[in-house]
Amino acid sequence: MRYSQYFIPTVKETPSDAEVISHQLMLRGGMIRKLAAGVYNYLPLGLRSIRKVENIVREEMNRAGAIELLMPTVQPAELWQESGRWEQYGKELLRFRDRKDTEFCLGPTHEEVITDLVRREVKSYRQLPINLYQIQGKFRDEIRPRFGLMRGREFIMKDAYSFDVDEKAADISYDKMYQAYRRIFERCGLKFRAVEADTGSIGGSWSHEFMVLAESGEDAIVSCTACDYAANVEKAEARQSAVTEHADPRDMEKVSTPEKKSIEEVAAFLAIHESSLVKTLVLLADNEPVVALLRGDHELNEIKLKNILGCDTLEMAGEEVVVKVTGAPTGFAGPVGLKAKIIADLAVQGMKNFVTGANAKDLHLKNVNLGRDFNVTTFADIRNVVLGDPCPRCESGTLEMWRGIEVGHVFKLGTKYSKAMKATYLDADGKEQIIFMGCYGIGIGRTVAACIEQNHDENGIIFPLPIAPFHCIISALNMKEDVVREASEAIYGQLAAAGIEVLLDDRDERPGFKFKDADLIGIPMRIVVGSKNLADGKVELKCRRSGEVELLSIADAVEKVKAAVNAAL
Ligand SMILES: O=C(C[C@@H]1CCCCN1)Cn1cnc2cc(Cl)c(F)cc2c1=O
Ligand SMILES: [Mg+2]
Repeated sequence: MRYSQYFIPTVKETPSDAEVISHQLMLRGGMIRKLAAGVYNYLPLGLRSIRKVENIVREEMNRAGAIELLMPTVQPAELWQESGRWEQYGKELLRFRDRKDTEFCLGPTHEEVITDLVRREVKSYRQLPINLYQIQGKFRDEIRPRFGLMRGREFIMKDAYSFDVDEKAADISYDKMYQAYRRIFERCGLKFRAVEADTGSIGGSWSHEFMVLAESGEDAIVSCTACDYAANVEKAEARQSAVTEHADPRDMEKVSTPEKKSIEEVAAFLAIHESSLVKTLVLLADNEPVVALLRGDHELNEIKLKNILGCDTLEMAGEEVVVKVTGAPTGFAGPVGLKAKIIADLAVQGMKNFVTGANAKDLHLKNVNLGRDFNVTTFADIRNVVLGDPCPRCESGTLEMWRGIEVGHVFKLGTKYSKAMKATYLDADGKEQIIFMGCYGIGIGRTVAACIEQNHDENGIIFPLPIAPFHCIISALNMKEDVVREASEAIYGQLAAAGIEVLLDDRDERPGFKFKDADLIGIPMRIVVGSKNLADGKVELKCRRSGEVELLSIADAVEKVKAAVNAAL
């Protein structure tokens, strides 16, 4: 490909509305252009990377025995009404009517469509297991699309769905996908972790997210220093701290804490550590008040609490509810004398003589003790784990914290959709059985963006070779000079003949301008062809990642590029 005849509209300045580096570099590198909020054009360079990720995904899905098909983007409302999700989702599900006034939605995911297809076509256990997948555009009307392809409204997803005779077989399908995902992200050259994850709204029993490690990641994950346990903080288990304070219960007493509301303020005012306080939070679970107790230095994990309560909605109560439930303004709530349902975190169980709100303005209580002064409805793990917590799976490890970008998510779905939509099969005895499902997603565009988040420097992108738009760029310093033009064409021809994806920068631009573009778009290898070095029969080969520069003969440079590409693919 010749740069002068291609379409790579690079931009020098950083766009103001791009907050994360991958968004900035994909705009500046001429890879994407916004059409509307969260809706992007994939320009030629961006599309080449997108297609490379898709092809790696496709190869590994096929290797795992999955079969590719393509479902429509437009989905009839009636399927979603059958599964019960038409009412479950709000404005994120983009709905519309056709000319006959029939209701449709733009597909955000395809459980209903694939289950409808399978219930019509699969009748016997002999047709199972089957794993069907597609690589296709999805639409989710996010309230705040941002970060470029990281959180778009229209995006390309690989979504796969497995169908099995029973849970045991479904576990095998799940594991095949889990292993395929590991191969996919390894082949993309990414540093990632598979972490235990909450299944969220999709239902199902178990799931893993594949996280690309990057400081800009929206997700917080933990991993154990000693074993291979890793989990999204939303799900990571806080093992009950065996520590129980062995202090004799002292008499409870009121203590004036004028205008001291937050844990920090009360702890400082009373000159005690936050872990000697119990914070009392008032929430509404399906609009019913519920009180959560946590040690002062711990944070509530609302997903854990929601899963324990089994409620549909859970949110922090407003001031008026706090006053109604506790009799005091926010900041002075405590468990003593409360009539509400109290869920206490496991860490509260071992606490003695602690401080809590007195359910009265400007008042707290000291030397409060469980059992004597109040009772708890349920003890449960409802807190976020913190750095250094003991690993819940092994005896010696502790938890480390990372930021991650979710690029894949695999779910054990069980029978949620097959039951609702009657997707069954006849077993060997002719008995009708419900199909067990799994579903498996990868964000294609998000994988490219996450790769850039993890692979860049101050000059631009540093693409891992497997998903780079091109393998090598030839920066010809002056194509008007015969020697430079002939050498550049020769190198281009030899590399292209060897199947190397090479971009020849033949533009009539100054060397520095070409070098900046080459660094910005992140092509892994660059060959500089200039008359000075050519006089010695040399060209310059630069590795984008290491910055290493070598003066080599044309033959050696070509061989080195070929070797590097063959080693990386
Ligand atoms: O999509 C999944 C689960 C898996 C992920 C992998 C591929 C198959 N689906 C979860 N999810 C996320 N956002 C959604 C947004 C809307 Cl508007 C919706 F209607 C449904 C969903 C929804 O179901
Ligand atoms: Mg997910």
